[in-house]
Amino acid sequence: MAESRAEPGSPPILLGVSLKLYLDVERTARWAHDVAAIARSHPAVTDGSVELFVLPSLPAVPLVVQELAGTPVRVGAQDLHWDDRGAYTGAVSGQDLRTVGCALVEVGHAERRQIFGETDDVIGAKVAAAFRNGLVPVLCVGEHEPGSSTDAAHVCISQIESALRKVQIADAEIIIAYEPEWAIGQAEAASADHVRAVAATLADRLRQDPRFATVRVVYGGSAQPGTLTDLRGDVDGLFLGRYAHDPAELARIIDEAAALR
Ligand SMILES: O=C[C@H](O)COP(=O)(O)O
Repeated sequence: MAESRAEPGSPPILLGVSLKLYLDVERTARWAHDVAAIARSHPAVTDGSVELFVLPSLPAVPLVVQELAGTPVRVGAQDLHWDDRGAYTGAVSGQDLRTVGCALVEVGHAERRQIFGETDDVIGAKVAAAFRNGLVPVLCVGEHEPGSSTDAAHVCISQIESALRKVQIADAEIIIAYEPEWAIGQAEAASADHVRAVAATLADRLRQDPRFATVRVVYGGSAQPGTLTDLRGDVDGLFLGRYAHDPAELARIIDEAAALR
């Protein structure tokens, strides 16, 4: 299984990729093969200063785990069910995700909230299921409409408090993906000033709680080459979508992250 190589006291820049439902299994396997080659050869990845995780569609998870074996890249899933077993046709157990090699699981993406009607209660139960199964939650939060960074942070903090209210684990690893809904699937990311202000407020709020002292906040929403540089290191990393479909673009973003360290 892949393992993280982050050095204590020197936090890596975290780059996550969700493939959503964009790539079929065959193309996902080729993509993972290329990403594995990058991960094995890029000094910033091999020395742990840039940390990668990838979230393929569910049927591709075992192939991606296989492709990335022996690299530091962690693999996860895009969703899980709140119970591990039972009469839940079509649902996916966190226990099974762990068994097939997942280290993380995404919870609460805007598309899950909007298209699949997931409520804050459902998201909270899924975060609990992630922790119960030793999966690092990648908790997605974000405001619906463009507006002030103060209002956006308020919405996100409410989503975070609801999602984490049942978590009892001290110093748990958790990744918050700040994704303004209006910036997802666009040509450009949200403005750096907006993201910086919201991410700083979220990090401050979370670090007041000893349970979440090591939380990391990454930005997602049309993130692409240039976004991390624009943010000048004021987030812990990026959560990438379409702009990581080309492994060469992902390599460019890793180069940027390495230059910021
Ligand atoms: O999960 C990833 C985010 O929703 C960003 O996707 P995007 O970069 O394709 O907008």
